[in-house]
Amino acid sequence: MSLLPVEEALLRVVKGLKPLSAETVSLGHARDRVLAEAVTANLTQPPFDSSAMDGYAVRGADVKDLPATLKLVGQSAAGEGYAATVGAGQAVRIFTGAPVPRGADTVVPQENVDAEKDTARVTIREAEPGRHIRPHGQDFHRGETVLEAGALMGPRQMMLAAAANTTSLKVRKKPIVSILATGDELVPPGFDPAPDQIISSVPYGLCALVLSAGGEADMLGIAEDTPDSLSSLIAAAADSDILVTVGGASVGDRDLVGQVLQAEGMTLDFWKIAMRPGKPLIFGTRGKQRVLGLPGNPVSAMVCAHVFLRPMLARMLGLPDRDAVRQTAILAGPLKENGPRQHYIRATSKWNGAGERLVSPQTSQDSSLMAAFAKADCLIVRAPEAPAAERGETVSILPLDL
Ligand SMILES: Nc1nc2c(c(=O)[nH]1)N[C@H]1C(S)=C(S)[C@@H](COP(=O)(O)OP(=O)(O)OC[C@H]3O[C@@H](n4cnc5c(N)ncnc54)[C@H](O)[C@@H]3O)O[C@H]1N2
Ligand code: MOO
Repeated sequence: MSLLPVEEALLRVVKGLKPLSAETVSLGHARDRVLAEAVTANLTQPPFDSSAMDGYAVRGADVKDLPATLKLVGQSAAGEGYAATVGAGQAVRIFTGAPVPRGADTVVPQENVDAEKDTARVTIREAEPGRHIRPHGQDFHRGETVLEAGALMGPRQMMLAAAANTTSLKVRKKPIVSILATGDELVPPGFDPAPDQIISSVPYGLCALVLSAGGEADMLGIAEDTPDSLSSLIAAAADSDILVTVGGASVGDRDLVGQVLQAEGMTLDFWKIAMRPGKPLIFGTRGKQRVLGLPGNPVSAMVCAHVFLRPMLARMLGLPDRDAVRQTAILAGPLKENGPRQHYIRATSKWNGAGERLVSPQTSQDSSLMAAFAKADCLIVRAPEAPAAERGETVSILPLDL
């Protein structure tokens, strides 16, 4: 039986997903949110012609012939301008960011001036009139769209929204992702595990991934490998946008997750795909909810989350899918020919003097190895049946750091 290709699975997983509705947040809470509505400037920036230098505001005509000795008549500081008009033969001491007084059309940097108590002697011509003045509105004008709907509010966008004197913004609601670990062997971090128990680590990785991709995580805890335990926790996630389960996806006697999800109303779309790691991935829908049943091996679960969950969240936020733009790197070591499943090979990167990314596959690709996975910074994406590749060849990669 040939397995579903990853590209086809990805199309099915994001099919029909639309940006969520909007909510209003204060500027202080807008960081990393996605704009649902454009931001319009509430004022003009700069609000006046502003000096770009510490120096002297003069009339250009007065400094045509040098040296020129001008009468120092006052000062314009940021926050406290010079109220009068600069007349012929006059200069006003001015500081960076201060309003250029009426009458002046040029700022001469102080390095070019010998100043006495009452005079400013301009000795060096720097440039034509108008120099070192930032005109009113040079950055943006009141009423102008400064940020488009769909923009991600990173540091630069936060600064601009603040500069535009915005106090609240309409942003996309965060997709809520419920995360359910499954397995009788699991105990939460902080417990002293019995000899046959292990710590449930995957939900912590998934939670971090969800948060950094702009979602909200709802940690449901650990379900035992019984239909009752699974059912009750799956039912608790009824209102979330996405339900993610971890483990119990394979073919073992205790791998009940797929069955119980269906009993709880999930319509199965696919189970098992041509992917390595991650073959036993389950996907289905439950009303408006999307359900991802991730394999339990920690690396498999996280690789599936990078490949499928991130694009789902991007769709729900109205963001472009960053991973759709394939990045490439240069192989620092050889790779064997690939088998029938798309292989996501954990790798570490170095950059050479030319700025090229050189990627070294890790020695062991076992999907249980969390320590090695934490050292990897990208996945080399190998198409099914790709031929052996030599050092120096260009390969597709999926960066792991968000
Ligand atoms: N006969 C076959 N056996 C297996 C197959 C197969 O096709 N035929 N597939 C293998 C592959 S590939 C994977 S991946 C695993 C996935 O199995 P499950 O999804 O059923 O996962 P579990 O058996 O529940 O767990 C696997 C492994 O991961 C550990 N685990 C589970 N949950 C967590 C957690 N929350 N935190 C940390 N570690 C977790 C679990 O203890 C197991 O060690 O199946 C293969 N077998
Ligand atoms: O495909 Mo499993 O997900 O290799 O470990």
